[in-house]
Amino acid sequence: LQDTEHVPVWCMRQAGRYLPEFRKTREGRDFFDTCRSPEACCELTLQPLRRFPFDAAIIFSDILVIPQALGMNVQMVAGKGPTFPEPLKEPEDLQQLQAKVDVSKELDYVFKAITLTRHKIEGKVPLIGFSGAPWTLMSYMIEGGGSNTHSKAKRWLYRHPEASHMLLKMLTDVIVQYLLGQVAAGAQALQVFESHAGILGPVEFKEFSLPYLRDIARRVKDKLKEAGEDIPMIVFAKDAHYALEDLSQSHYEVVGLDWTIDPQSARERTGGKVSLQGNMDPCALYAPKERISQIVKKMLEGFGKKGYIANLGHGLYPDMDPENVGAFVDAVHQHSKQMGAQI
Ligand SMILES: Cc1c2[nH]c(c1CCC(=O)O)Cc1[nH]c(c(CCC(=O)O)c1C)Cc1[nH]c(c(CCC(=O)O)c1C)Cc1[nH]c(c(CCC(=O)O)c1C)C2
Repeated sequence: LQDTEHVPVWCMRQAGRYLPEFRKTREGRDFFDTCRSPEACCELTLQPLRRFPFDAAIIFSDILVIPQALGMNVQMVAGKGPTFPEPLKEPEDLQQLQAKVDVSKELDYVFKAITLTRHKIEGKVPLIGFSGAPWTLMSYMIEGGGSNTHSKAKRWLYRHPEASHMLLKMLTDVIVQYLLGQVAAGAQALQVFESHAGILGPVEFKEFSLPYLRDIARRVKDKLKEAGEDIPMIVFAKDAHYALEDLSQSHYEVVGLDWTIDPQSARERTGGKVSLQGNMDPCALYAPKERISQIVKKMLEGFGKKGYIANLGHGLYPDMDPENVGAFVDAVHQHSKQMGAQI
């Protein structure tokens, strides 16, 4: 990553319901219909940039567009979140999935949204594309929605390991095509969300998540390299602190961190092999602005200025005060400028 005067900062879910203008644009429209409108996605992506001096944009979309592309029905139910009326129950249900997905056709609307947004940003900040990681998507496809225990999906790992690998492989192939399509459409960095890593232990993570995360980065990078291209890739495996060493050697330039790891030990454990991103507890945004500023200062001192992207340890919540988000961004810029040059 390049040296910058201040530490770059963006927030997961920076386009979201905490912004009144987001709620207004989304009003009365189905969530996935919104995702299928390039104009709406572009508008929602740009909204947080009009308010705050973020250093990156992330395309408005959702990780669950991939299960949809595989032929599954996914609804966003108000007050409940994503819901699959017919989740996968047993390995034979895999036969109902689309074996050969034409990503350029099925997910064309995301690519259009990226191209439109990239033009509208006019080079002011880079545009990040993203995908859910295989295990996280698999867990939604089996659970049929959010879950505390993920026990239905984990049951597959223990009872049907072969079918699990088949599904994970199928998802990986689609994700690789999807991410390459996003780069071709104009994405300038890619983040892979393994949001449900924390529900796995180190052994299961090594078998059912890590190999696929690695495969995705390696295949995307190899393909880009053939065309003389290269873009930074970020892996965010939430609550996978047990895997930090492995994640720092997985072909990703950046490892995103949740707030359960302290910055200094994350630096030590990743040994300068990668840049780090994160990791303020989103709930710290409920604190008064002065307190946010202190927390940010400490976080910056822990990570150091070099090879660091400031962010939260997970997404913003809908009841957060936009003013405090602004205070977070300003604190990152201000404190990091004052820190001066650092090794
Ligand atoms: C704003 C939003 C999104 N998705 C959902 C919402 C809220 C609903 C609404 O607006 O109506 C439903 C929406 N979509 C999902 C959920 C989580 C449900 C659950 O509890 O399991 C909800 C409420 C599933 C989802 N979707 C996503 C993840 C991975 C990140 C994470 O760990 O939070 C996950 C797990 C990715 C995602 N989703 C979204 C983005 C946009 C870009 C940005 O960050 O600004 C991104 C990157 C957009």
